[in-house]
Amino acid sequence: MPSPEEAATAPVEEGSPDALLIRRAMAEVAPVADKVTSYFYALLFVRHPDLRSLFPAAMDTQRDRLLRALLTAAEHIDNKEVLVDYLQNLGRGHRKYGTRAEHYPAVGECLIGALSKYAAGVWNAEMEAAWVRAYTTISQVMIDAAAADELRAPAWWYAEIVTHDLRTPDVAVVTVRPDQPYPFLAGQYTSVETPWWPRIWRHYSFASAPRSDGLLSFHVKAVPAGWVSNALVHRARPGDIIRLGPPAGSMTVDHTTDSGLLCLGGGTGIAPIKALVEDVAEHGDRRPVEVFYGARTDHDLYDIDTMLRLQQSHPWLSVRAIIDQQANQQLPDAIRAYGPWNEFDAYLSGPPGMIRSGMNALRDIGIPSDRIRHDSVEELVAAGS
Ligand SMILES: NC(=O)C1=CN([C@@H]2O[C@H](COP(=O)(O)OP(=O)(O)OC[C@H]3O[C@@H](n4cnc5c(N)ncnc54)[C@H](O)[C@@H]3O)[C@@H](O)[C@H]2O)C=CC1
Repeated sequence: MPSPEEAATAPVEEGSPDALLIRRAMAEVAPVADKVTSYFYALLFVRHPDLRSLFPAAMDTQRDRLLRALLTAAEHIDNKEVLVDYLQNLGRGHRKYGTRAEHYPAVGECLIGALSKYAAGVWNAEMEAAWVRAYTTISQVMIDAAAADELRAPAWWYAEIVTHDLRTPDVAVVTVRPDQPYPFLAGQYTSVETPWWPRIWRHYSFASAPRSDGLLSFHVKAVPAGWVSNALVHRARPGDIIRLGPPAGSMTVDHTTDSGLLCLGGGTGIAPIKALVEDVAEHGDRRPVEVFYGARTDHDLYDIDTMLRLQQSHPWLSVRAIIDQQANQQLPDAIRAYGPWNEFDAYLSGPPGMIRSGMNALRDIGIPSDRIRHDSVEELVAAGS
């Protein structure tokens, strides 16, 4: 028990008793996160060898994605609204891996096995009960979301590459035809698996609003050590078949308002911005849309012609290219010179560093955070490769 003086000065930890116990265990394992991860997967595959085939052959790049997602969820156990959304997506997204309801207890048992070993210093029956309760809630939301999704959508889609357009030595625009209708909203993303790296999935934003011919397109940049992106840029050809997971993401246009859209697209981050512009055009909203398209050099502005063509057809659209080398500044700094932006909703798409500094720049110029949309930075870190 802290003394009254200690209690008065110690920072008050907020949260339910379970959340506090969960966070205490997480703090304990944080310095040895790598070991927890290795041990968790070792336990899972030794105790349940049948689950091994649901994961990629080489586990190095994404081995901690499942564990990280579960820990993120546990950490936010008190924030029911955000948590349920996140977990429903996660549950739906797990259908493409072949995950079934009966797999969840095995994962839970190994999660608790790994945590109790590495948080041994603070672990007790009460803490274990808190984790069991949290995991039960988490897995039930995921299982229910997957079951509901099963009634209305396939676990994955096959899609044939119909065009492959190499725009720069390392950026390709890839257009695919899904084998079944693929409903999504402009601004969303999906996960892609190539035939060359089975069970390795990467996220890519749709580069067009839904089209009447049902085709989907993606802008892919081959990044160092990026297996999926290198395969899509340098190996994929028309006729190849890839797999797509379900659509996800909330960087979509709110058609119930007529506020302007301030859009920042960095590098291939221009892809969903182009989709948003097409979406506004289709709705005939005629609301102002101001696009800032950032690139390192003018050679990297691989989609500027498309964007300028859109600008020519739509008087409400303005497109500005910001080239780091010429402007001597990065994309988020450029918006400060324009505006005012108080009647605008902001959309950020690009590398994680750009999203972070973009958020700061937008807040500085007075756009409240609930009017700023972007994909989750954690997802993006895993997305590019
Ligand atoms: N939905 C989304 O948010 C999407 C995100 N992406 C991500 O966008 C990235 C694109 O990569 P590249 O084309 O190589 O872009 P890049 O690294 O060449 O950057 C493009 C531009 O973004 C700005 N920028 C980059 N880092 C910044 C930082 N730390 N602070 C401020 N501004 C910064 C600069 O103006 C730069 O020219 C990938 O990481 C990809 O995963 C791609 C598509 C969609």
